[in-house]
Amino acid sequence: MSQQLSLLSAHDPALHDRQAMLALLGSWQGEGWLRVLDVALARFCVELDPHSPPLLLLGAALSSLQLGHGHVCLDLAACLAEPGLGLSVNPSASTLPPARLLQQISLDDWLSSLQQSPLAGTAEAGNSPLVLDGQRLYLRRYWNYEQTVAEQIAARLPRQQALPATFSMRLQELFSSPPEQHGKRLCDWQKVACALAARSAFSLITGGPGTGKTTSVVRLLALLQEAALQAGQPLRIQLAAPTGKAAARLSESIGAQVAALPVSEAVRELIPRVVTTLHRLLGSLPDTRHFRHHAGNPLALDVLVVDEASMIDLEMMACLLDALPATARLILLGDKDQLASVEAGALLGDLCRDAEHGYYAADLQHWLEQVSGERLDDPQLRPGSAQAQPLAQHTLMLRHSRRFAGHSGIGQLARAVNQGNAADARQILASPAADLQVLRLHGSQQQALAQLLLDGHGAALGYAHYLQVMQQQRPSVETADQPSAWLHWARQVLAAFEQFQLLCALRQGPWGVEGLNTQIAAALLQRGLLDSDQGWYEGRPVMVTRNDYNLGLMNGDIGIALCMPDSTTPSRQVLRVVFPRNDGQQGLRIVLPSRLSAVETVYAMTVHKSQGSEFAHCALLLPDTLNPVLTRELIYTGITRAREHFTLIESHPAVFEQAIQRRVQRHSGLLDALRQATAATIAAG
Ligand SMILES: Nc1ncnc2c1ncn2[C@@H]1O[C@H](COP(=O)(O)OP(=O)(O)OP(=O)(O)O)[C@@H](O)[C@H]1O
Repeated sequence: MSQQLSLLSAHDPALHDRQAMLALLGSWQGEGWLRVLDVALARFCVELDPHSPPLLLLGAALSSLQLGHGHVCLDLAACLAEPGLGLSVNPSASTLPPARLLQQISLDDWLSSLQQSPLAGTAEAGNSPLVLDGQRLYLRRYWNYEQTVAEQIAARLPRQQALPATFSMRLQELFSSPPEQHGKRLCDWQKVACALAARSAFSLITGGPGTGKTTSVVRLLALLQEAALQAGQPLRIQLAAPTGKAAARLSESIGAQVAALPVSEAVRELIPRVVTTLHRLLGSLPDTRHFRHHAGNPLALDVLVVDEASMIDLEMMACLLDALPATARLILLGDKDQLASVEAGALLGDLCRDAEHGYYAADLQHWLEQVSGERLDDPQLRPGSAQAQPLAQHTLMLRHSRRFAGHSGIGQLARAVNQGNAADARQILASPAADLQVLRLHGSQQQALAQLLLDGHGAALGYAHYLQVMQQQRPSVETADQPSAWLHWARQVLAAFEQFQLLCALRQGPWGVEGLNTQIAAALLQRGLLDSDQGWYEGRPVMVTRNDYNLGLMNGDIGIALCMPDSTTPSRQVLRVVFPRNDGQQGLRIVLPSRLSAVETVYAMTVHKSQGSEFAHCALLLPDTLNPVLTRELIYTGITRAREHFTLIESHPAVFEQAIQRRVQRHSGLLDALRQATAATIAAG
């Protein structure tokens, strides 16, 4: 710290001398403000151009840092205006070292330093490592991704799709039970979504949990396939999700919905029930960032539906759009209010920015009302136009949850949190609701916490449940040569484990995943539900942390270690880790523990990792002090993972309220790029 202060106090030589800037960046790395990677990029810039101005080096290091925080670029103006927010560091840290340097830099000076350097090329020119686009500084690769996404979406927006003459009639038939509240008929937004998506080559359907995203899209696919089949040209449809877990969940719900569709068997047969992961769809190539499918080898499909789109990062979206044939439709489903992807970008949030207010052009609104027979008179809607809000004409927000209707505590709590209404959220938690519970820890109340985590409360289960299923339903030794009995048991244990999940905001510290995992395993051991809590033991639940293509396991897949008969010598019991295959057919993958190199115990899971999953009972544990990761989106995502019961565990009540007031902010230029790309598409006719 003292070295760093001296560097700054001597009239900031870092601002005029590149070696001093490198030394300063090095000291920030020492302080933990920058990563090795960030400083290495600044050094690389000096290697490429020994005359690099100090402000370019600063820009390079901070652009790289921003990527680590999920931003696509460094927004120079935002960073200078409010270094704490602009750089995503803890706003309560008043002694932010970069702030003292940044307050001595003017935006004009920074821009002119960057403009003079060959390393920060303008948008179109060359292959410089950095791109300066207006007041945003990018690493070129990410600027390229953003441009690809913007151009590909802009190219699809004007392509209106022809609809069969019977479309409106079939729509009424498929959506025959509109939502109601207190006996009053509500607008059937699902029907409107279906109409909007049917006429577009690109559409976005957003909505909270249980608002009917899947239902709408299954019915849409039925209508499209029915018409295509009548025309003698069935559509090649694919369904995908960003993670194996999300794909498995969607496969399950789509399977049931397709089976119930009031359409002919021939149409039903041509609607896929298995959802694949985006990595599998694109064909991951091990150890590279590249995929088998790309612009030169596009996917063979006519319609692609991607669910849980909030989890798609910018790079994946660029690769996906690149591989999508120009003629194919793309329908993105997701909840815009959930946490953004772990990697850089906040695509769904960015793309759905206008969703609440609709901003439909008058002629589109008229068409939607005519075709759907619904009146779009929601007070939140605002008039718009295709010129001013081109993307809004392809976006629809579903507004009524079928799962969390009226009196549901989880639904009300999620809504209050989403609206940033902390007082209401607290009141909802305080009022008696069968599906909500608060556990307030005073000091170290290990016993109350352990009891909740092991036994749950009332009908809400805890972790003891899956271990009881494991012990009580284990097949007898006489069935050692009957694999089906053991596979059935393994499926039951996996299903029982999904009944409850503890979510943490943090990874480290006493309130983090790592500490809680140790504590829970110890408590289960003490209760006699486990034989060991060290190394590999029967009952250990693990999550895969890195894709393993050889084993067919993807990051986020969850398995449980179980003693099973050895396949070659059934009389011998061996420890294996059993994973669901996520193939929609209840298949299992059985793996030797020693082959799993990247797994971690998963009694506790971060909220980030829980995206795309749902649990009957979900408990969210908040730390006792505010932390940069604690935001409204994190709390909302945690609450909406719960299907039937939600428990909030807190040791300092104000943290919940404070977190709700803070939003995830991710800098990107996607909407500007989209605006430019749309204007260019229109100009090109
Ligand atoms: N129009 C409808 N008529 C009858 N039931 C419906 C309708 N829409 C949705 N549901 C039911 O509500 C539940 C949630 O619907 P769905 O799974 O389509 O919502 P979702 O938005 O995709 O949910 P998730 O948040 O899990 O992704 C399901 O049980 C579904 O069968």
